[in-house]
Amino acid sequence: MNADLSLYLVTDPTLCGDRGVVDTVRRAVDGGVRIVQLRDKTASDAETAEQLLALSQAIDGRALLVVNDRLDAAIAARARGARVDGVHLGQGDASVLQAREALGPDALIGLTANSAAHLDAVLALPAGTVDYLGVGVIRPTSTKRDHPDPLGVDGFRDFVRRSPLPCVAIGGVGIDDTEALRDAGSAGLAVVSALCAAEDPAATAREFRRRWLAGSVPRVLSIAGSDPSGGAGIQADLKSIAANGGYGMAVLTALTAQNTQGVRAVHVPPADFLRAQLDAVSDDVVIDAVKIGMLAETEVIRAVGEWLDRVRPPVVVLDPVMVATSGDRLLSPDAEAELRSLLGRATLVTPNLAELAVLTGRDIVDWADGITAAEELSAEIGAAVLVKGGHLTGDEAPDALVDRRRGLRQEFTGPRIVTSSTHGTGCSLSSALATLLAQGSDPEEAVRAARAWLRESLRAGDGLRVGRGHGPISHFAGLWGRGRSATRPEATDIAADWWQEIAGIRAGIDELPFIRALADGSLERAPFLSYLAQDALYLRDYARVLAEAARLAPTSAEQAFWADSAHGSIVGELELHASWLTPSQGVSAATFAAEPSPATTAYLDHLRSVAFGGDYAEIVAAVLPCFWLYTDLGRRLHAGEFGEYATDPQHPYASWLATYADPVFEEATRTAIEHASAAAAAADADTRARMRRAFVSSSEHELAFFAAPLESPPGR
Ligand SMILES: Nc1ncnc2c1ncn2[C@@H]1O[C@H](COP(=O)(O)OP(=O)(O)O)[C@@H](O)[C@H]1O
Ligand SMILES: Cc1ncc(COP(=O)(O)O)c(N)n1
Ligand SMILES: [Mg+2]
Repeated sequence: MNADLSLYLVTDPTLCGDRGVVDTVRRAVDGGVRIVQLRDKTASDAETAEQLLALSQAIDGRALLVVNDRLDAAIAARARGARVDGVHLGQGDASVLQAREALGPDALIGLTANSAAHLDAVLALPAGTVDYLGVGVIRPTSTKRDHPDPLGVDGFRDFVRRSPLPCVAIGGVGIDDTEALRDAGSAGLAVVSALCAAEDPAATAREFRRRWLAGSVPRVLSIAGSDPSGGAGIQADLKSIAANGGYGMAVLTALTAQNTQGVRAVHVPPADFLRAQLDAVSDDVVIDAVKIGMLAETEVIRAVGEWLDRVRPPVVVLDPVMVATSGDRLLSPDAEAELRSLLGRATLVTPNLAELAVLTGRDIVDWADGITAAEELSAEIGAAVLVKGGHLTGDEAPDALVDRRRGLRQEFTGPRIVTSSTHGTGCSLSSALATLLAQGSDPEEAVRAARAWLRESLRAGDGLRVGRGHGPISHFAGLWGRGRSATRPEATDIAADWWQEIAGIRAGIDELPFIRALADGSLERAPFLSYLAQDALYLRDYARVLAEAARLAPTSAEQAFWADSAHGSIVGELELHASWLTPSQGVSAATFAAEPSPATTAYLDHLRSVAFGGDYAEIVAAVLPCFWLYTDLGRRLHAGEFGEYATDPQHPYASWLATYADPVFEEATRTAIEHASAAAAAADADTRARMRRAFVSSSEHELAFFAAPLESPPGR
C-alpha cells in the first residue's frame, strides 16, 4: 500500500495525560495527522483491541490507523468492525511475513530499522511484504528505553539513500526538525512527545503540516470528464493546478465532444477501466489532494466512492457538476441520489446555485436562499460548502463559504466581470482550491486566493479568442503578465520584460554601420582591429567584475558559474592577443598598446561603480547585456539575418564571427539569465528597480561600444 506518511503520530499513554489517547488522537487528526500508531507497551491484547475500536471511531476514516506490535489485537479489533489499516513491528516483534499473511495485501505494514543488517534483512523479504521503514532514533529520547545511538539528520539521510523503501523518521523528532528531515528524503515525521504532550494537538499538527508542505509542489489528482476544447473538465483542471503551483494528474470519468457552444456527445468508458486508472495512480503516487468533477453516471460515482474509501486522500474538493455553462446535462438525473451519497467523503463541496437546489431539494430564488441551503447541506454532510453566485444577475459575483461544524459563514464578493468567457469557471475554481488546500492553506485563505486568481484569469479570457460561444478563462494570464510566480505579484520576468525594454537599443545596434559592415565583410581592417583591441581591454576588467559577482554569489552554483565566466573572459582576452592583435595581423605597436577609448572607459566605469556598490543582484543585472546581446547577435548573424555572406567561410572575419555563435557561450547566457531572474525574483522592489537600470545602462554602453570603432579614428 502506498500511504501518505507525512505526519505520523505515535501515541504514548503517559504523555497524553488526562486528555487521554483517544481525544489526543482526535484533535491531532483534526490538525492534519495522516497516520496514527497506537503504541502501548503495557496494555493487554483485549485492552488494545478495545482502544483500537475507540480510535477507529474517533479517526472516522480521516487518517490511517496501525498498531504497534500487537498483530492479534489488530485482528480482534478488525473482527469487531474497527478500521485497522495495519501494524508496525519492531525487529523483535512478530514476523512481518506472518502479519502480511494475516492482514492481507492492502494492509500497511511498517518495520523498525536502523542498521545495515536490518536493510539486508528487508531486501531478502519477498517484494510487498513491508511498506515502509521506521528509522531512528533521530535524537536521544525518553519515549523509547534502550534506544540505539541517535542517527541525527545526517545518519538518517545516509540510511534513506540506501533504503529501497520509504523511510519515516522517528525518535525525538521535534517541530524544528521538519525541514531538515523532509530535505533529507524522509517520507514523513513520526512524532511522539511533540504531539502527545502538546497543549493543543490540533494546532501543533497544523504547524507541523504547514512547515512540511511549505514550498512543496502538491500532487493533485483531477477525477473528471474531458473537454476537448480545453476550457472545462480535466483540461481546465490541469491548467488550474499548474497555475496554482501543483503537479496535476487526471483520471477520466467521461469523454465529451464539446466546444464553447455546447456538448454534442458524451462517452462513458466502462467503470472497470475507471478503476484501473484510479488504481494505477494511487498504487504509485502519494496523492495530496483530489478534485472531483463530472461523474456522468451512477456506476462511475460508485467506483470513485469505493476508491476514496480505500485511499482516503487528505483533501477532496467535490464540484457536483450537473449542467454545463452551455445548459447541457453532464450527470444523468437518476445519478443525483448517488452523488448525494458521495458528498460526505468530501472536504469541500462547491455547488453553483442550481446544483445546490438539486442537492438540498430546496427552491433557491435569491442569494440569501443560497446561503441558507448551503448551511443545511454543510450540516447534513459534515463538510464545508462553497456556494457560488456566478449565475446571479446583479453587479456582484459573490461566493459564500459555510462550515456548520465550525460555525463558519464567510462571504466573498467582488464586482461581476463583464465577459462571456465563463466556460469552465467552476472546474477551474475547484481545482485551484484543491491545490491551495493541499499546500496547507486553511479554507478561507484558499477561497480568497483562488478567487483572486480566477478573477484575473476571467478578465483575460476574451483575449484568448477561443471559440464563438462561452470562451475559456485564461488560466496563466497572471503568470504570463507577471513572470515567474503567481504568488509574487511584483516579480519580474526578465526574459520578457527587460529584453522588451531594450528593444530600441537592440534595433540601434542592428542599424550600426559597424555591425552592417562586419556582417557583409566590407569592414576595413583598421577599425576591426581597433574594435578587437578595445574588446581585449574591456574583457580584462569585465573579468574582475564577474569575479566580484562570484565573490558575492549566494549559492555555490552561482559562485562557480561567475568564476568560470571570469576565467572565460580572461581566456578570451589572451586569445585576442594571440590570434588577432599581433604584428603579423598588421597591428601596429600603437594599436597593440591602445588606451581605452571613451566608450570603453565609460562602460567599464559603469560596471565598476555597480560592482563597488557590492550588491550581487545589481552586479549580475549589469554584466548580463554582454552575454545576452552578443549571443543574440551571433545567433542572428549565423542565421543569415544580416545577409547570407555573414555565414560564408570565405568571409574575411569568418573565424571571428564563429566565436559569436558558440553553443557553449549560448548555454552560459541562458544560465546568466536564469541567475539574474532568480536574483530579481528574490529582491525587493527597490533592488529590482536598480537591477533594471543597471541592465539598461549596460545595454546602452554596448551600443556605444559597437558604434565607437567607426566614430573615432582607429588606433586611438
Ligand atoms: N462574471 C463573473 N465575474 C466574476 N466572477 C464570476 C463570474 N462568473 C462566475 N464567477 C465566479 O466563478 C466561479 C464559478 O461560479 P459559477 O459560474 O457560479 O459556477 P459553475 O461554473 O460551476 O456554474 C465563482 O467563484 C463565481 O463567483
Ligand atoms: C467535461 C466537463 N466537465 C465539467 C464541465 C462544467 O463546466 P463549468 O465549470 O463551466 O461548470 C464541462 N462543461 N465539461
Ligand atoms: Mg460547475
